[in-house]
Amino acid sequence: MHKLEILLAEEKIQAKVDELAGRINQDYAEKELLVVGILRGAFVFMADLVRKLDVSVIIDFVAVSSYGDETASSGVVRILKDLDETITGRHVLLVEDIIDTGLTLKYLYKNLKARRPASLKVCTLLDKPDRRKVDLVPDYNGFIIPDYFVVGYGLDCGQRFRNLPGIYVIDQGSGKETEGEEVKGEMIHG
Ligand SMILES: O=P(O)(O)OC[C@H]1O[C@H](OP(=O)(O)OP(=O)(O)O)[C@H](O)[C@@H]1O
Ligand code: HPA
Repeated sequence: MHKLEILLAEEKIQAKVDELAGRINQDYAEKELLVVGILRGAFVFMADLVRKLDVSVIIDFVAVSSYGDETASSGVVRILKDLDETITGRHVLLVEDIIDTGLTLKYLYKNLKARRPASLKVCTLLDKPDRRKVDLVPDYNGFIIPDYFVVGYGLDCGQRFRNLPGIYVIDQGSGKETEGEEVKGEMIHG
């Protein structure tokens, strides 16, 4: 059992998704955008984001294996499900739920860049820069958060909690499951 403390309420997340979508709509006006979600965590954010885009949108997904201790140092990430679309000459937006060490995105960015898209940008809802192991700055960034392990809105702990509409800090060692109202930590908006 886990204790959950609210970090970002549903309304706050939705307002941020609106804001990010507004910027993307402006930046890609008159263009067609291939939005690529990184499974599984990005599925909720991506579903909300694309419904607020009014540019021409095509969606695709990529699934990667999470690196273990062995690969963490090398940054090698295995692609479990590659894109169905060809991206050469197209405008691609990679969508993540969270950037932590940055290893997943760094690898994917390099891999996709080699396929020569017309442009390649990164959009993340959450960014934990304190944990970064590689140099990576997202083009669109929802919230910069402290080094908490968070769940909800697509993010999991042991595959659970992805369905929660808000984002919570999880206490992985506690005995009781609650959903407190306290906002933990100072939020810095990206
Ligand atoms: O910046 P990093 O340290 O690479 O961490 C970020 C990645 O970790 C999580 O995925 P995870 O591997 O847990 O898989 P999931 O998306 O299926 O939850 C998250 O969704 C990112 O893809
Ligand atoms: O805080 C997190 N929560 C869930 N998955 C994650 N993957 C990297 N960081 C996190």
